[in-house]
Amino acid sequence: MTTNVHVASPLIAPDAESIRHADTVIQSINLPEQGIAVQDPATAETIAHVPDADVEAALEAVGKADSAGTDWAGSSLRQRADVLHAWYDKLIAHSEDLAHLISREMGKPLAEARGEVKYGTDFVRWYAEEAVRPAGNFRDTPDGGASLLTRRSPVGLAVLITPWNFPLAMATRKIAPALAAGCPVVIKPATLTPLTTYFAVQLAIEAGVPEDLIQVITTSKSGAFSEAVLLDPRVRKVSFTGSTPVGRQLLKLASQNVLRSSMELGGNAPLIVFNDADLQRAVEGTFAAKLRNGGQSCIGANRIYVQDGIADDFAVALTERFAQIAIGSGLGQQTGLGALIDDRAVAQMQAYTDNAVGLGASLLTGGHGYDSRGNFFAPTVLDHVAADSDVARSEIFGPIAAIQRFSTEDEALTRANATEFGLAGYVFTENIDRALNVADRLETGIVGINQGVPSNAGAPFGGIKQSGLGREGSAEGLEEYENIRFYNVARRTTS
Ligand SMILES: NC(=O)c1ccc[n+]([C@@H]2O[C@H](COP(=O)([O-])OP(=O)(O)OC[C@H]3O[C@@H](n4cnc5c(N)ncnc54)[C@H](O)[C@@H]3O)[C@@H](O)[C@H]2O)c1
Ligand SMILES: N[C@@H](CC=O)C(=O)O
Repeated sequence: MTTNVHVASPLIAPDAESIRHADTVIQSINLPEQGIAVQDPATAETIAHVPDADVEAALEAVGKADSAGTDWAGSSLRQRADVLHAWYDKLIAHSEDLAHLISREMGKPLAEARGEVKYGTDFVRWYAEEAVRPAGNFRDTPDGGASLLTRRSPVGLAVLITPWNFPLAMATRKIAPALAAGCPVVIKPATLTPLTTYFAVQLAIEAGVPEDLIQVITTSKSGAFSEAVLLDPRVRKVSFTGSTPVGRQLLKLASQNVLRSSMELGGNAPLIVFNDADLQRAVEGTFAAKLRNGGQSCIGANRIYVQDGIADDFAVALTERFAQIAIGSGLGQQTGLGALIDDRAVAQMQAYTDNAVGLGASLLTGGHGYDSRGNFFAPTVLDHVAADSDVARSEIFGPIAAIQRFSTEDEALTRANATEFGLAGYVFTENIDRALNVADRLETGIVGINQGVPSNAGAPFGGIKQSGLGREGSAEGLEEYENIRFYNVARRTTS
């Protein structure tokens, strides 16, 4: 049952100067008058149009990237590093422009958009530094009859498909390692938030990245795009960030030409708070793990398991924290929680809340949308959530904290691991042995221990189980764009 309760409470309006700033950046991007409309999720205004490419245009982009790729693959490591450093400097010089643009097209508060600029640009700096440290080595065969030289070479033309939730970071996390490894790229950002990619790539070209090396394609026909492009023999790699169902479809297509595939897919993160946790630390960590990006994060805390002895205090403290948040336009002053990406997301949050309450959960705060043109939903805390509620079984992707209670460590782990997803998990305890034992038994690629935001450019981000294949960020992220080859050099004794 969906009640669609909407409340007419005051939402923070956008700041006129900030809107002007964002719109000036948009006007500086080379965009068409018509095409796919991009909307501000906080106001439902159309703020720009981007090209709606057909298959022919997508294949033309493949051709241009492929041609530019030959010289790039032959460039020295220092040349690649210098270009990436120059791109990083440009992005940093335009930090405020990027933050305003991200907030305008995606809805997150400006302070969080600034955080994304820091996070997203860190990938460019990391791979500028990593580009000059090739990972080849030299070893002998066990029988001593030969020496082995291992070498890295660029995997080839990479197709990069990104989601809407971190418009800069999801793009730089792929483009930077691809360029560092010597690969040309075709990037297809989400049509909900394509402007940041266009702007960042424009800055890359101004910084000296060869003009055709990075091709941006936006299209409303995603299926036709991937069917044509992933089957093109010039393409050697696909890197996708998005939902698990779309990832499965892309893997099927990638299997035809046996493409190297990286898949950063959906999550259903468990967050476990033990009786021996520091309450304040656990509440702040949960707040961050849940409400970063308005809950629209693949590593967002999805199922919050709290041990019986601390659960009442935890629920009260988390509720107080959620109830204090100021809601409104990401470009409003003091906004703590921005708009969700679209009206479907708001309806989904209402449906999750109603379903959970219908199955016995207590609604401690929030649980409603707003009478507004924007896509707002109140930060919500639900306690005593039944394990078979929709909110406990699905990836929420919104600002709902769904608390379940548990008694023993084994019970918490069994319930935490009872999912096909394995992206992130969190554990809060002051007992270091418990923290590490639980982290070891959590079936996830990422574990936050006593903290709610584990992501970092130097970390090998990625999932296990159906949350994905491969890693992004760190030295491992570079390997995703490299072939490992070896030369076997015969040895004979000489005197
Ligand atoms: N693991 C990670 O690093 C990570 C990061 C961010 C988001 N995500 C996941 O992404 C999902 C939310 O993002 P979303 O709603 O944009 O996901 P989505 O799978 O619907 O879309 C992701 C991107 O793929 C494109 N797309 C959709 N169908 C396609 C097709 N057939 N061929 C080519 N492209 C296609 C979309 O246009 C978009 O650009 C969540 O499940 C979230 O967990 C994962
Ligand atoms: N939250 C992720 C991206 C997925 O949403 C990150 O921290 O990189």
